[in-house]
Amino acid sequence: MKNNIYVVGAVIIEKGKILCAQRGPSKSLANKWEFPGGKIESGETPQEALQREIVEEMQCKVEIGDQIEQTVYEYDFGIVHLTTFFCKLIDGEPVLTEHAAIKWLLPNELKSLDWAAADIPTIEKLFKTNV
Ligand SMILES: Nc1nc2c([nH]c(=O)n2[C@H]2C[C@H](O)[C@@H](COP(=O)(O)OP(=O)(O)OP(=O)(O)O)O2)c(=O)[nH]1
Repeated sequence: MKNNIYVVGAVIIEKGKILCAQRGPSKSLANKWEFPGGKIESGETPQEALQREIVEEMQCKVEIGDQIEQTVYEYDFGIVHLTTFFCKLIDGEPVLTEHAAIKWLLPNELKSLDWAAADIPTIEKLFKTNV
């Protein structure tokens, strides 16, 4: 049986652009693009997990808004349950720490990147949304 992995992702929007982050070459889903975030730890709400991950990974603070998508995707290493949320920067600017690269893209530019499979429904929704 594969592990269920519960993950939250932040769609951080500033001046109409969305923050995209590229995974490192030696990680699972190597070089794929994703939204900053990570696994929900026991006892955390999805929002608490996202706040913690963004501070850890991006060294900034966000205000978390509405949920965008909830997807389930079975990778070879486990079943990822990904929930994404609209977020707004409230303190600091994202800093590159764990990721290989970050980019700010317009919603209609998102499909130019090679996204982790679990992210595709969020990308499709953002493509149709005015942010
Ligand atoms: N943060 C994030 N993770 C995603 C997205 N899409 C997606 O499939 N994932 C996967 C990648 C990982 O397997 C998992 C997130 O957990 P993580 O960020 O703690 O994982 P990781 O690979 O960096 O760390 P590790 O536990 O494997 O060492 O969910 C996304 O948009 N954001």
